[in-house]
Amino acid sequence: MKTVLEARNLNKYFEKPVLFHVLKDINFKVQQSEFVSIMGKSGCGKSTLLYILSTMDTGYKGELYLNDKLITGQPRDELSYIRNKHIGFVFQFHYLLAEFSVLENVMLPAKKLAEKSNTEIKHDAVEKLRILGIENLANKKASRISGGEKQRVAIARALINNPSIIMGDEPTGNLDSYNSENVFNIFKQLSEEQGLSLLVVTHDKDFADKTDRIIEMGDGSIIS
Ligand SMILES: Nc1ncnc2c1ncn2[C@@H]1O[C@H](COP(=O)(O)OP(=O)(O)OP(=O)(O)O)[C@@H](O)[C@H]1O
Repeated sequence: MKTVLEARNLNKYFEKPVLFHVLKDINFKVQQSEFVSIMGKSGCGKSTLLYILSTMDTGYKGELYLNDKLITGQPRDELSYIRNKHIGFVFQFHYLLAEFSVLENVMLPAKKLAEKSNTEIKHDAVEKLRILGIENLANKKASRISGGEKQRVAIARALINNPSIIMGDEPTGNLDSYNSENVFNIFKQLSEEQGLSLLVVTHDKDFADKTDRIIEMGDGSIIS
C-alpha cells in the first residue's frame, strides 16, 4: 500500500504569551485510498496539526512527507506549488467567490497552477461537477445556490488539480444531517473509486465512526 502522507515526530511550540508545547511527538501515516478522521476535544491541537500538514505552517520540529517526498525545509514557493498541486482543501465555510459562476470557482485553482489551457481546465471542471452530480449548476452564480450545493462545489474545486489527498477542517460543521451524509458519501466514493486519501478534522462522531480510521487527539498527542 502506498503512503501518501506521513508525519514523523512532529512537535510544535507556541512561544507567546508563554512557552506552550502544543503538539507532542505526532506520528502517523495516511495510505492511498484511506479515509481518516481526526477527533479530539476543543483546544487539543487539531487545527494546529492540520495547518502544519497542509504546509501552511513551517514553524515546527520533525518531518513531513507527501508521496514519500520530504516536505519539511522546502522553500516557500515550492511549498505553495505542492499545496496547490497535491492537496485539496474543504473547510467548514466554502469560501466560494460569490460573484463568480460555479464553473469559474472550480476552475480557479487550476488557473493558478497554470499547467493546462483554459479549454482543458474548463473540460476538467465540468468533469468534476459531473462526478459530484451538479453539472447543471455550472453557469449559476455561486451566491445563488444552496449551502449543500456550495459545499459540493467546494469539493469539486478541491479536486480540480487531481490532488493526492483532500484535507478537511470541519467540512460538515455548517451543514444539516442530510447534507453532512451527502458529503460523507461523496468522500467515501472518492476514496473507493478514485483512490483519493482523505484526512478530515471533525467533531461529528457519527461522521468519524463511518471513516476507515479515527485518530484521537488529546492534549497535543495522539491518544489512540
Ligand atoms: N497562535 C497561537 N499562539 C498561542 N497559542 C495558540 C495559538 N493558536 C492556538 N493556540 C493554542 O493552542 C491550542 C490548540 O489550538 P487548536 O486551534 O489547534 O485546537 P483545536 O483542537 O483545533 O480546537 P477546536 O476544536 O476548538 O478548533 C489551544 O490551547 C490554543 O489556545
